[in-house]
Amino acid sequence: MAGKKREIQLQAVINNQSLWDEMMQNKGLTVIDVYQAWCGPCKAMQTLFRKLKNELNEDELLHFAVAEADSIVTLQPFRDKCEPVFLFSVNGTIVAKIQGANAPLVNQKIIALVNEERKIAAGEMVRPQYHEIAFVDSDSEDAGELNYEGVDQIYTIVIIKPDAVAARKVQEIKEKIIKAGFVIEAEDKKPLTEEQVKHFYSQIVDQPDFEDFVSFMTRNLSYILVVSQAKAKQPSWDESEVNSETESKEPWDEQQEMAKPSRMKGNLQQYLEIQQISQFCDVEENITNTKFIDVLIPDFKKIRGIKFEKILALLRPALANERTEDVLNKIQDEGFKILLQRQIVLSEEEAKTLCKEYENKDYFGNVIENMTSGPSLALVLVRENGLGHWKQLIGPSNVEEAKEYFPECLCAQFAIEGLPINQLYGSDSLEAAEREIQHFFPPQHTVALIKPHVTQEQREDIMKIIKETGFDITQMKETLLIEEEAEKIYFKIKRKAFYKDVLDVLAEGTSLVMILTKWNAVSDWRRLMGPTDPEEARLLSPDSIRAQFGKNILKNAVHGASNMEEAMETISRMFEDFVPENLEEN
Ligand SMILES: Nc1ncnc2c1ncn2[C@@H]1O[C@H](COP(=O)(O)OP(=O)(O)OP(=O)(O)O)[C@@H](O)[C@H]1O
Repeated sequence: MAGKKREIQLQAVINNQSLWDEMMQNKGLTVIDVYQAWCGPCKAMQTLFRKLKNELNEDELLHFAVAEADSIVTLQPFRDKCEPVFLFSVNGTIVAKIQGANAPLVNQKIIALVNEERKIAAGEMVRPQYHEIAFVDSDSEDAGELNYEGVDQIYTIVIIKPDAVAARKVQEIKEKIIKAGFVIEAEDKKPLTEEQVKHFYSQIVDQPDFEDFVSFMTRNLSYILVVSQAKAKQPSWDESEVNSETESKEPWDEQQEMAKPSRMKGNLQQYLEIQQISQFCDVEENITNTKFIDVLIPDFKKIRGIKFEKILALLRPALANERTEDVLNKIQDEGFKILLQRQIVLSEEEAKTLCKEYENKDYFGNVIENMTSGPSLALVLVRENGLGHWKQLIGPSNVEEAKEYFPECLCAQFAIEGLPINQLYGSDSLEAAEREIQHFFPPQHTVALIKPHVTQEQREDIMKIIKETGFDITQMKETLLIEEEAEKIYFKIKRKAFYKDVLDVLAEGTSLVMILTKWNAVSDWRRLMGPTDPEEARLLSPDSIRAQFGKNILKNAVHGASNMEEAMETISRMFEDFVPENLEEN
């Protein structure tokens, strides 16, 4: 009897519009189970609600209700639903909707919203501006759009803050997040726009130093990660499995306990705190509405889950000498983008490392001799699932086997008479790829400047081109280049007649100064900029940045160091704390 009484008190029964309107006056969170007359409220979920009510112990902030869809005008859109719908009302605004008895998702949502209410009540955060969700039927929505709360994928956004990006903490943080069982669905390194900062940090917009914070975030590089949790088999939330009197035996709890040793479940913020890296990141968890993510990563829906992988590929000398063009066409036809390429005569040591798989063969000596006999062509290729695709494309290491079983593969197609080995090499793993790319294409730094006349939109376009060309924007700062600051960049033209005009153009507004990093960065950046005079650029190099964004010889959009010495000199003057990494003369 006592159990039954508790159950009645747990959820307010809302069976007409005026009771609904009254309920909307509740302070804090109200979780409403919207049900159909023919099936009644969700019994299984009541067990979860009771557990949360006990655990959270929040009579003022947390309320539960059941509402019959048919009897309330507001709930008309749910009349024909054949599964329960849970609505989450905060201070009278419906802020979320979950379709189906998805206990883990409902559990997470309640905990997150109650925690938010607690923080607001304690004055630790300001109430966010809620957007009432639409009561549309998610079955009739575009199936490709995951806009509403009916999805079972929950995302977390991690913003690695500019000071941590500058201190090169990104890799370490990413590795820790992956190790804990989270999946990086999308990532981007960029300065946030004002709109993005206000969107992500909506809870602190009223703080007095928020404007300074916006300026800091928009002038420096942040690293944005969208992560999800690797999916675990979720327990059924079947009433028959649940003993409501012995709450410690809940199946979901048990499964969570069992899952803990192999992967970190739940709160990423907590995990980052334990790892002592939370000070470098700001985290927003439990995001089920991808529109929130779209503001930060606009093409998120397109790139979600796609793994672009970089690998090192090599055409051995005999093939590089005879049929490079055919091979490159084939590689591109297979969807690979050639990011970098160079000819290189391998040393004996390099050849031995790359031909390790043949070291026990009697022809190993011949292979090494052949490998060092002339230039090989090294390539950095990128493609979705690049590693697996490349392995499949090149085929087995042995020519006979390739010809017999995989005649379409590159090993068979591009075999060289008298040589039993695959004429193409590819990295064996992503770790090997990173190592090999670093070895054959050692990174170089250059300095780049986007001039003041370039609009914000054009700046973003230029940065996109820079990234697509394979540059890493390693450091960035927005600054007004006047007097000594301008001289730090333009010291070599100080005595030219046009120096004063250059200074006048720079004084018109702030410039964006960047350190760009990639193999051959100095000359590749100059090539990407194009000729100094935009008129000439439009004629000779129409795809170049100056051709696209330059107005005249002074307002020619961008600047770059002319050589390695100038690049290093400028970097050390502009970015005093920057320590170059793996700097190679290439
Ligand atoms: N003849 C000129 N008349 C007016 N301005 C010029 C002239 N030549 C160069 N400039 C300006 O001075 C800047 C620096 O000149 P510099 O000779 O270093 O050009 P650059 O090496 O071709 O290009 P940058 O150094 O900008 O990458 C140029 O970007 C351009 O805006």
